[in-house]
Amino acid sequence: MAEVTFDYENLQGVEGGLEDGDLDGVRPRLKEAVDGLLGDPPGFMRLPKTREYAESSVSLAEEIRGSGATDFVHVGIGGSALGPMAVHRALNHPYYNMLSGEARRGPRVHFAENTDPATLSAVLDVADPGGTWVNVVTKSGSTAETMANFLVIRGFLVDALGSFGYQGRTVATTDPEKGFLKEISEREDLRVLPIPADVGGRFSVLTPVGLLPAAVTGLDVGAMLAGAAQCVDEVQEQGPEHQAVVGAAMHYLMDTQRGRNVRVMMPYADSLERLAAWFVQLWAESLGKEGKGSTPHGAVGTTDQHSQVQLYMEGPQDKVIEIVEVEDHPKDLSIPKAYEDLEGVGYLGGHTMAELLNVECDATRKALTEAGRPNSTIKLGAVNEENLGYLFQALEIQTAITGDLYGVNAFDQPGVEAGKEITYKRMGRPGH
Ligand SMILES: O=P(O)(O)OC[C@H]1O[C@](O)(CO)[C@@H](O)[C@@H]1O
Repeated sequence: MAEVTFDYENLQGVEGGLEDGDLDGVRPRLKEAVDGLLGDPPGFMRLPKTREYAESSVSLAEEIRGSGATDFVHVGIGGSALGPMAVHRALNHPYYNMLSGEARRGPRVHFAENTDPATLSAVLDVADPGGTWVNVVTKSGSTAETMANFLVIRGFLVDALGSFGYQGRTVATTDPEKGFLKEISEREDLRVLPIPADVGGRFSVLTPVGLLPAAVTGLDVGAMLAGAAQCVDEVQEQGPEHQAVVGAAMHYLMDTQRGRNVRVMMPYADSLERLAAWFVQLWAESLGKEGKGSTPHGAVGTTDQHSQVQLYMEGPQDKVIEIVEVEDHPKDLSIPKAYEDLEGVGYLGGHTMAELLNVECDATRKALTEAGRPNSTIKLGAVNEENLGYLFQALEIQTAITGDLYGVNAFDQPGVEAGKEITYKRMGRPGH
């Protein structure tokens, strides 16, 4: 069973927070939104119970691992990269690529996301062309950043291995029905994994977009799907009372009724820093439309206590701070007793690092609450596949429902087109 809870107590009981009547006012619309989501479910709602994507991803991952692969380069951007990066950072060793032998459960993993040549050159500096696999991931099949990164890596592999060698080590993860990457995969007989047509990039972490890279590093993708399925079952049973759904109303009201249009996600675990980055795209691209939406921001506790908490405590009253707390950290270290005669240092000895982290988490929450700074908490029993799967699904559901409350389409992103168009013109793409 996944252990994930959402706690909104400090959005209601505090100065500047919500009052009971606020939530009551939005309940009928919330019910309508959940009924709509369950009655005519968008593609992402069926992913947790779809076995075929996990099966094809795991079987290809086994082939990749069995081939003695040294490097796996995941090429993609936005929704085609942020989910896989969040999973990798959350569940694999922080220095995964530096581990050797059994300690590393698969090839080294590299993400080619931005078009910064320094990053891609660095990947090519360390990847062994003799053992490199490339997974090019794009739903549309023609995102400029992704295709540019892919073309460079393709050249690197063709030079080292010849066309045949390159083809045998390349996976195209894309819309199976259309797009230029589909065409390339047919021309070059590449392995293909599908991104279903009805699942947009930022909702696609539980398709092969997220499942293949997770399986390549030996993670339990079945457990990730089971956690997400638990969330769907709960929403079906509890409807508008479900914790993630209630959160949609809370965040919507904090913005529209209380003028708090910044939502800060602040995990107290380094491993969840990329989860916040994944969430930022989900919330921003889904809701920022027609002059509506709130601005998502990622922070990390305790690190950002020493950078941003001053602003959260005493700056403009425009934020909701959402703490992500982890009960059981995967590792802990005892702090040795030393310097016991020095009161500013000696008190730490005998405690543990995880204890300090969680005490600071609680202390920040209390300080924010006492200062009239509304905050909420997402609590994970542990950072594991099941809880992460639950959380992905819960935040996607929350975002879709919040879109409904705002009256915007949470599944498109028309605002990104103008910049793309100018780029195409300047780079000489025919027809633009
Ligand atoms: O998977 P694709 O089609 O390459 O798109 C990548 C990203 O670009 C966007 O279309 C625009 O930023 C996102 O919605 C998407 O996740």
